[in-house]
Amino acid sequence: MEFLDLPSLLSSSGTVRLPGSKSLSNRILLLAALADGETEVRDLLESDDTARMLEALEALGVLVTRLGHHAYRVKGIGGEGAFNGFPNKQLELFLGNAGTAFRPLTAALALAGGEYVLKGVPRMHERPIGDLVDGLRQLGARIDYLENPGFPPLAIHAPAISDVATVSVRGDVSSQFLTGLLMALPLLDRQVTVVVEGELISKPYIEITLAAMARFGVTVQREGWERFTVAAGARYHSPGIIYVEGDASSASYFLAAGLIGGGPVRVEGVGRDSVQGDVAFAEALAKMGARIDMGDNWIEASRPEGGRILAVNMDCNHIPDAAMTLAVVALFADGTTTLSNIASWRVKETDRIAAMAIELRKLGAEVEEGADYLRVTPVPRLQPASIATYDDHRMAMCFSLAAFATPLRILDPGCTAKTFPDYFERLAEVAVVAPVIAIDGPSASGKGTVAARVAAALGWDYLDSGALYRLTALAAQKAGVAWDDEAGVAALAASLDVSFAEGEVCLAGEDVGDAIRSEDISGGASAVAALPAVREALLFRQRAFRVAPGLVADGRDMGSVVFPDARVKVFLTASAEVRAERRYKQLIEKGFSASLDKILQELRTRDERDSQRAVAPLQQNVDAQLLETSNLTIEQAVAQVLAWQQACGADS
Ligand SMILES: Nc1ncnc2c1ncn2[C@@H]1O[C@H](COP(=O)(O)OP(=O)(O)OP(=O)(O)O)[C@@H](O)[C@H]1O
Ligand SMILES: Nc1ccn([C@H]2C[C@H](O)[C@@H](COP(=O)(O)O)O2)c(=O)n1
Repeated sequence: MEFLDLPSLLSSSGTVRLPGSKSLSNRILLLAALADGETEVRDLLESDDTARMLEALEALGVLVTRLGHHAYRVKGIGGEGAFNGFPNKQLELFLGNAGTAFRPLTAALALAGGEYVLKGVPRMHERPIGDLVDGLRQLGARIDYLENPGFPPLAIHAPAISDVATVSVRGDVSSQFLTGLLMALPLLDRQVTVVVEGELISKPYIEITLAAMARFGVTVQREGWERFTVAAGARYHSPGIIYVEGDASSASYFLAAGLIGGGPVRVEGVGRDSVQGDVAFAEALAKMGARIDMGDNWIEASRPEGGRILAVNMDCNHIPDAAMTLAVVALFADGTTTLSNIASWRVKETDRIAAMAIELRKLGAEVEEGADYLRVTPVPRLQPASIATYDDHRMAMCFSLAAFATPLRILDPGCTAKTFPDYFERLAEVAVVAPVIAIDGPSASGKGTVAARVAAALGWDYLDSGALYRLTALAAQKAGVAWDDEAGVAALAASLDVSFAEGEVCLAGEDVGDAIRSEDISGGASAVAALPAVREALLFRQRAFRVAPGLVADGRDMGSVVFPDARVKVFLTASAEVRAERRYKQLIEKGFSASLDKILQELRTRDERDSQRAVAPLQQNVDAQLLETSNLTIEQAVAQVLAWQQACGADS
């Protein structure tokens, strides 16, 4: 599976231009298609969900022209006289996992006339749609469930429109049912009132629907949140040019980054004038300690000097999507945070309450999960983890914020394409990562000694990556697994129980600092290091050492593979004879017997294998500085690395 390793993030600041709002994009596309005249839609979100809507409209015979720079021209099918439906009247449509396409299209096609089959990905077929179908049937729609009653896929037939003036729809599962119904009602050309049964959830999304319909000339009469009336003669008219606001839910990740990482982080594309309810996320974040500034078209978040992140008890019914971000902010709070009234999470792209609980626990947090709430208690130190994303864009995006506390692996990061294809690139623009100095070089060159001293001088962490290969070789030997058994050794590497503390290197609790330095294990380490599956298994473990305030790492592929974005890369070497002598002295000082000739011969063999292997071979890369230490003291070598670090203009 694809993954993205996020290093520890130190701080945040900068500005992000938001992609267009998903909710607005898909509503506007459908309304433009149903309207009379041509509509130029600007700043449209380009993502999987909008691609599904665009494909569907084009398949239905709507003329859509791509103008470039997120602009599209849509030739509406509305006009004078009775609505005649879409040009193509018999079609099977695949709508992926796009709820904002599936629900409104179901309603529009059910009343438009024609024979349609609507399908999606397996998860879409688990997301309820029965309440919308029930509402539409009251109007005369003829819809069959092709698999399970109440769920897609659907077969839609030409309707036998009834003359009822009032229909009811449940509002307590998804607000998209009411949205779909309201958007389709102007196709009927008579007055219809929709009565909402149960407490309407996610009301701000209905505000978005009403605002979008109003831009296309249809005003819905609203009595509280219970009754909505579309008048006879209501018709969609193109507004000519329409701009899509930036996505307020996507803004939540950057605003949260502003609070957690200090900020200020500014998002452009939404602001005080936004029609999207998720701008209320900014208020929620303020309750957690953020300083929020807002303009007509921008919002900025930062953490006041010395400010803490505060735990909250919050009803999140009005911001269901953005509230996922709060669950991750809760990891940084000063106590237990409870997010309530979020039952709708269970029927989203995945069961988000369950998924959140599982993944937050992987980081070490204490989590209580209820039918409609989530309670998160943070721990002082989060642990590195591989975060599963459940094909849910918001899981990937909100969990990226945990990188302000620990290195992380995000599985299937491409799932953000649903709403924000270049999310991680934008995040990288406003987040400062923990710096790395990568020191690679051959055996016994002195890179470990130099790296450890540079780390101590800077107050950074130190990673001896060779020790991990040595520990793997020792673990294999102890377990009776041959060093050339790639799958067997890789499995051991993946679950290696090691700890490095106060100069001790422990394997399963036993100090093996000397054992892993024996010539036997040195040979074994070189052998297992040539196995691709072993290198893969140790990759995240090595990256997880990259924590604040910085890391000095030594090995063979620190600068080329493990930390390719390292700030300083050094290739530290010495002649084979000098290295053999250094190793010889080292062994004698530790009380081991040793032969200089044998050490030289073994060093050469190991150099040969480390530099000739297919994966991550030992070599000086073009972007690494050469540090030839044959005639340098340790102090001189350390001073040179520190000078290079300083020359980068870096003091942290
Ligand atoms: N510039 C130097 N001059 C003299 N001795 C050095 C110098 N650099 C390192 N040494 C000594 O060389 C020995 C080997 O160094 P070290 O263990 O750091 O090498 P290494 O490259 O990390 O080895 P390996 O990766 O094979 O474990 C140590 O005893 C160290 O003190
Ligand atoms: N990043 C690394 C680190 C080490 N190895 C291999 C090379 C050596 O043969 C063995 C032991 O390393 P050392 O302790 O001598 O630095 O592990 C590697 O391939 N990649």
